[in-house]
Amino acid sequence: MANSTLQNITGTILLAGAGKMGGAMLTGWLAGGLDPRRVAVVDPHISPDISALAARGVALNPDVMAAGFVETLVVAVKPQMFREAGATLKPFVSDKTLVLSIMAGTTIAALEEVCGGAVVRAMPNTPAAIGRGITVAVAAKNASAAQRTVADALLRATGPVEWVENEGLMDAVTAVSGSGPAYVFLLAEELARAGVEAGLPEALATKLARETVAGSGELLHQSDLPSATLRQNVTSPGGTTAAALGVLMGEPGLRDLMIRAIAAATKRSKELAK
Ligand SMILES: NC(=O)C1=CN([C@@H]2O[C@H](COP(=O)(O)OP(=O)(O)OC[C@H]3O[C@@H](n4cnc5c(N)ncnc54)[C@H](OP(=O)(O)O)[C@@H]3O)[C@@H](O)[C@H]2O)C=CC1
Ligand SMILES: O=C(O)[C@@H]1CCC=N1
Repeated sequence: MANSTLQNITGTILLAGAGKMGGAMLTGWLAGGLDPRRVAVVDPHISPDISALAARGVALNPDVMAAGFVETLVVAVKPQMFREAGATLKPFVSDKTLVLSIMAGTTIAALEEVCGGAVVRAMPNTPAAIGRGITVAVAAKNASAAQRTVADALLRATGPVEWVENEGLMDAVTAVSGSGPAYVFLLAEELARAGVEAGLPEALATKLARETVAGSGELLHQSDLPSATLRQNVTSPGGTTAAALGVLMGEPGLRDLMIRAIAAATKRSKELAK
């Protein structure tokens, strides 16, 4: 869907790292009406999908001297690569550059130290690829209202954006929504595996699990009811669902596992900051 703020963005947007997440965001920007001639991509291994965008005007691996300062730098390399990549990105950054990072763990302070500019730290997730992501963002104090608006438009092209004031929340955000799609996909895998264990042919079990997860996600998306009510609507008293939930909601159950999983991801996000 066309996004008027995206269409009104002026200046160059340099995307550093056009992998799974950076590539999904670029797709969202172009779908939202961002002029492809405003975008340059730096990535040592440009995928065929991104290469194809050159025909629409996206600049690929532009010469640093020729490109000069950019208005917006989007950093989507792995956190472990950031210090090395940052040195090559710094020539693009002036005091007036918006530096929008989606890297897990990497703090505003680290971004300011390595790149400079006015930093917005964000955490999207991969449903962004179909415009159904959710992003949380936090801005550094020196990011202007106009820069926050540009960051919001770039992030909102892939789904809703929640702004927070407290950067300390970003590790838990990363654990819940950044990594969250992986937990849901694992649920689909394990539901299928359990179906095979219960006697279903593998292809049927895989289809049933996939459609059940996707359909339940869509119901959750479209319904105003709380998740717990949607769950209760499936659960007939004394029926099959109650029998399964007795296991999943038992002690230990999914609650304990999820608390441990989110704690592990939060801890890892903090470690990536070091
Ligand atoms: N995947 C996800 O679900 C999410 C990821 N993120 C964050 O997004 C970032 C990217 O993750 P993801 O897309 O999964 O990773 P990918 O590995 O798919 O993408 C990273 C890309 O950056 C490239 N790259 C490496 N070094 C440089 C450099 N010096 N300059 C420019 N590009 C470089 C990589 O090339 P090469 O492969 O050759 O190294 C790769 O193409 C991470 O910081 C991650 O924390 C945030 C939210 C969700
Ligand atoms: O696994 C990771 O570190 C990244 C950040 C959130 C999702 N993927």
